[in-house]
Amino acid sequence: MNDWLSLRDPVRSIAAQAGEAIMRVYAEDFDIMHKSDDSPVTEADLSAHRVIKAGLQALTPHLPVLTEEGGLPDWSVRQQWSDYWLVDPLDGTREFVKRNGEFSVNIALIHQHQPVLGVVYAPATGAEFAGVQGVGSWRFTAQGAQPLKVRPLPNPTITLALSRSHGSRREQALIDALTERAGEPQVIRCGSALKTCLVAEGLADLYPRFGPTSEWDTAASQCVLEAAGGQLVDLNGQRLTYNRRAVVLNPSFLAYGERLPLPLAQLARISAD
Ligand SMILES: Nc1ncnc2c1ncn2[C@@H]1O[C@H](COP(=O)(O)O)[C@@H](OP(=O)(O)O)[C@H]1O
Ligand SMILES: [Mg+2]
Repeated sequence: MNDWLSLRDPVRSIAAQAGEAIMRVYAEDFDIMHKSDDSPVTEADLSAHRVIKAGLQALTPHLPVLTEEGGLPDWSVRQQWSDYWLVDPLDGTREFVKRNGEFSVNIALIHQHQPVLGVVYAPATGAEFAGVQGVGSWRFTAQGAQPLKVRPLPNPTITLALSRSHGSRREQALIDALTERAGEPQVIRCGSALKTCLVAEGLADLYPRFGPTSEWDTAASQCVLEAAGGQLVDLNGQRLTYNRRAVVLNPSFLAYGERLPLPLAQLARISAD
């Protein structure tokens, strides 16, 4: 029997501490730096990284911690890992910079290439989610832990969750195809892994991502979604897995609830166009 559930609340507490560090920066003026790939980074990303790395190392000293801001250990080292923490200290940095609240702390435990524990916490709004493989998925509110379950696909209206800052022209092709089949979909634009959590809590049906993301962007929310009955798959229908290759980029993917609203082959064609 694994011990993943016993790690859930300690990890929530580490995410909360990272959220406090982020919100201290959010409350003040902050500098925006740019990484080699030109993506923005702020003191909030870096201080959340430090809090999470120290917290996870104290919690499980034997497990490696891979965070977006911590540098990538050589593949010869990473490929030895069967269990490790995979962390995006501040997912949605562009939204943080725009001060629209749509950013999250993402912490996942990977076991044999699969996310088995995930915590996603949005410190600006207090939205907090966790999932444990084989156990369940929850949203935490003042009323306590509410179990999450994806919703049956509504007919005719479908709700899409889409990136606010990394849109793709393929999204419009998808909207057109859905409109033809089932009527015009509703669209919720939102930053960060919170989109996948919208599917997990039954407020959206599909989050299509036509374009690259990194493994730390998806792992925690994938666990929340899968434990709520949903799936996160590539355009071949294969579940996303982790630490299989030196490169940490994900393929395009579909995060969905009960089922896909269009055939996979049609979605793959839209993605390839
Ligand atoms: N070209 C690209 N390559 C890799 N990751 C990308 C990317 N464009 C966007 N992303 C990822 O998408 C995340 C933001 O997604 P969204 O637009 O849904 O909020 C970013 O997270 P960070 O903000 O942590 O850098 C970044 O990791
Ligand atoms: Mg990210």
